[in-house]
Parts: sequence; C-alpha cells; structure tokens
Amino acid sequence: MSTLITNIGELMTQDHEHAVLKNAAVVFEGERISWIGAAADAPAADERIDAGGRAGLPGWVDSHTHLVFAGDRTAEFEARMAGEDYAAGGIAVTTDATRAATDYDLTRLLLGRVAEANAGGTTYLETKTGYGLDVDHEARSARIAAGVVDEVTYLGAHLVPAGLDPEDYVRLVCGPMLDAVRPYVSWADVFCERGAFTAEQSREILAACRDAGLGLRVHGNQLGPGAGVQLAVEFGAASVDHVNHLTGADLDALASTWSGYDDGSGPRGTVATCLPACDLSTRQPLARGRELLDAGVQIALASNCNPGTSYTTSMAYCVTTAVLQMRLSVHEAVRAATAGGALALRRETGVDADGARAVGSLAVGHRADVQLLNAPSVTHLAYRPGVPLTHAVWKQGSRIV
Ligand SMILES: N=CN[C@@H](CCC(=O)O)C(=O)O
Ligand SMILES: [Zn+2]
Repeated sequence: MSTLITNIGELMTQDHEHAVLKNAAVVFEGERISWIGAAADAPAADERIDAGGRAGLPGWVDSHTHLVFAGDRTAEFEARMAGEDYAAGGIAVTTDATRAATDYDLTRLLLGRVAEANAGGTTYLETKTGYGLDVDHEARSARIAAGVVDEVTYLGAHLVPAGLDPEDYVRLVCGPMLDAVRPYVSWADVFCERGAFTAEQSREILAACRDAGLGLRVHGNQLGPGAGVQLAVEFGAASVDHVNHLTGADLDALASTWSGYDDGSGPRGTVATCLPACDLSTRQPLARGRELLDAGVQIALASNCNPGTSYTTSMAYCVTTAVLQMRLSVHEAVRAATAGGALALRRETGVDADGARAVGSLAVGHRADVQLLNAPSVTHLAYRPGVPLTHAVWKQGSRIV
C-alpha cells in the first residue's frame, strides 16, 4: 500500500541538508518514506491525499517523558504557583498512587496519555519508570511501558523511598531491580540532584546500568549547579536533560563531545535536552538553548510529561516557548523537537541492528512519521501560540489523526 501526500505548501524535512521544500509531496510505501520532492514530479500511489497547501513536518520525537503513573499533584502545583519551591520529595506522592493502581488502570492511563500526545503530533515516544521504586513495581512499570511506547528507560534512581538507607537502595537499583527491569528497557537514567542521588551514587548506578548493556541518560543540573552534566559526558550518555544551571566548564564539556560531528569526523556526543514546559512550571530559569547551540552542542526539546513538574504532552507548546523565550529560530526549535529528539535516542539514522528505521526527519528510507498543520507555514507554531494547529498525523505510514 502506497500513500501520496501532495500539495504541501511548505515541507520542513529536517533532513541532512535542512531542506524546506515549497509545493512539495511525499510518498510512503508501507511504514517508510519512498519518495520526497516537488509536487509536480510526484509518482502515482494507491492513495492520494491533498494537503491543501498546508505545512508539513516530521512527527514530534518526545525523548523525555514519565507517563507510567497514577494520581495527580494539583495541590503541589498550586503551592508552587503560590511561591513554594519544587522539591524531589513530591515523587513519593506519585509513587504511592502508582503502586496502588491496578495493571489495568496503569495501562489505561498510559494509553490515554499516548493518545493525547499522538493527537498533538507526537509519533515517537520515550518514557521512564521511576514511580515504582521497588523491584516488583519498577518491573511492572517497565513491562507496561514496553507494550505501549517506542523506548523505555529504567529510572529506579528517581528517589530514595522514605525509610530506606540510601546505600541499600543504590545496591537494590544496581542489582535485583536492574535484573528485573532488564528485559523491558533499553535505557537507564538517574536523577542526579540534591534531594535525589549524589554524584557518587549516580556514578555507581550509571556504571552498573552500562555494564548491563543499557544506553545512558541523566537528569542533571535542574535545581542548581551539579555533577549531572560532567557525569553524562564521562559516561558517554546519549543525553543530559534539564540543564538549567550550567557552568562554563559544563558548556565546554558538552561542546567537546560534538567536535567533528558536523563534518562526519567525530561520533555522536551527549545531547542537551531542554524541557521548557518543566522550567516554566517549576519557575526555574529556562535552559539556555541558544547558548548551547551557539557553543556547538546538539540540543533536543522534550515535554518531560509527568505529574510533578510538567503535566503536558504538548511538544508544540515546547517549540513555541523555545522560539518566544529561548531565542531559537522556528527551524532550530522544530529541529530540536524532531531530529534532536531522535539524536537523543540515537534513532536519527538508517537501519540499525533491531531493524528500526530512522525517525525525526523526512528522507527516503526513514520512518513515515509526518504531521500536517492547519497553517500555511511551520512558523505559525510560534506565530499563533496556544492554537491547536495539528491537522493530520501519520505514524509508520498509518494515519492516526
Ligand atoms: N526531575 C526529576 N523527575 C521529574 C519530576 C518527577 C516528579 O516530580 O514527579 C522531572 O524530570 O522533572
Ligand atoms: Zn524527567
């Protein structure tokens, strides 16, 4: 089955050349893109969709979420808006509610959040465990997530549960808990922050997870300066996320991981993932996306959807905020929310050992994940803030919106 989407007024491909095509068309063959170019040259296909001059772009790649949870934290949010600071301890409230939920309810809640993300144009999703915090509940969260989302990250190192000795808990995270989640996850993450895990504890956990064959990610430098960025660089993590409080040395360390990447002489480095919706909800200074880009660091934008610090699945909101307040161009912000997210998940290129296709950019052979906006140009995402512009979404070649 092939599908032609034609009469696309502006197509932002986010491919290697950063091409933005006018009067464009794209053809899918099954789950993959088989052709892309000028509408006038497009080949015939089994199905023909007229985009009516609308703008098209890759589906969003949301590379940082915490979607497996029950309960809500409205009261904590209200207190924060009244002036209280965010503290990691709130994670325990969600952990209690999550442990109390049935498998059926947790799955239903997760599916609802994924559907909400899809409706806003998200076509590739990572999510984390981290609201189970004991062996059985972490394994359950990982198992449920693995049946629903594209990438699952083990975040047993989210908070030390009350009453446990931190060193005992770290041993659990590095041992029996890691063994229990291992069949379901491909990534591990650690919340390296005051009130969560120290640099030394984080290092021990990252080493154990690396030795178990997991790719690494780090929550770092969110609430103040800290060791997260340096640890992420030391371990060759695919991303370090939050990055609100960076020293010059942190910026240099991140930039050094990307030297030679652009001209093909160096490997992929550590992506700095900015979470603007979270920054606003926690009243942290916005991550310095502009400065990171100018220093040569590859960045991603992600929703960080979770009940504590960022209860939104809207990648469009993140893009809008990045343009209006972080001083990214529309092209840069869209890139960070598509190809940047893919880079943070190491899914930006070709066919890998799992047979998975590249996501986050529109090129022949890549996964057919495309969204059309109810707008003539992608700029409308920032020009018309808050307006739901999603018109149609295809994921792996199938229309889902
Ligand atoms: N910072 C750590 N974890 C989440 C928040 C979790 C929570 O408060 O429930 C985050 O990414 O912001
Ligand atoms: Zn997070």
